[in-house]
Amino acid sequence: VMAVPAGRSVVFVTGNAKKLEEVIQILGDKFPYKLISRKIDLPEYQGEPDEISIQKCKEAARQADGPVIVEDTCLCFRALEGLPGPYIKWFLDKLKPEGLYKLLAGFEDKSAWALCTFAFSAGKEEPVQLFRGTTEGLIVEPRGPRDFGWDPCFQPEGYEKTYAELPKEVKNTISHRYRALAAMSEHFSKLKDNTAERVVWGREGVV
Ligand SMILES: O=c1nc[nH]c2c1ncn2[C@H]1C[C@H](O)[C@@H](COP(=O)(O)OP(=O)(O)OP(=O)(O)O)O1
Ligand SMILES: [Mg+2]
Repeated sequence: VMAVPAGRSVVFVTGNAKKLEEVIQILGDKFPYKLISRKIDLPEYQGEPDEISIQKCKEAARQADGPVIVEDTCLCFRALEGLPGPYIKWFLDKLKPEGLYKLLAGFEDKSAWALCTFAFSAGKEEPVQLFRGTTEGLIVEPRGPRDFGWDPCFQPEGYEKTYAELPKEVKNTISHRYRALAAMSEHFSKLKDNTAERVVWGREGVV
């Protein structure tokens, strides 16, 4: 049921170029289907992370009319019972990494977890399958380059540097996104026989 029809590629739908960059770096050729990226700004749904990823994936499958993958990322503060969670995009937009740090000023507990959920569907009438990855950390005063979201204020557990300060190769072996992709790759590798095509990345339908 969850397999990709022979000869079809999978479209990774995202509006976020930095996300796509990391997915390409992490997956390399470790994914048994041909992947193509498509830039579509999907709606920001509300609700629990699983439900949001399912809705997002169904909408992507409808628009792409074929096999799709989407990803949704949450940043969850323990002191705030998991908020901002899936609403982190709007919090980051308005508050910037400084404001996210200040949000916890009244709390001793600065711990947080980053949650990444990949959602796959083989087509618009097909079910959605989820693959999750979590990385624990602390919300700190922002440090490091500002080129990707809330990276400057998230310090993963066991490290003295923020995601933004860590070399990309390090972030990409411990991150929420890495862990979710590992789960997804493992699943598809089991499904596919060893005649699997190698991954070829293309953009906007061009391979
Ligand atoms: O590893 C990350 N390190 C730092 N920041 C990150 C990361 N991953 C996502 N982010 C940001 C982007 C967006 O502000 C929010 C998630 O929202 P989210 O809806 O998943 O992303 P998005 O709307 O930018 O792209 P998409 O078109 O795939 O939904 O956290
Ligand atoms: Mg989004």
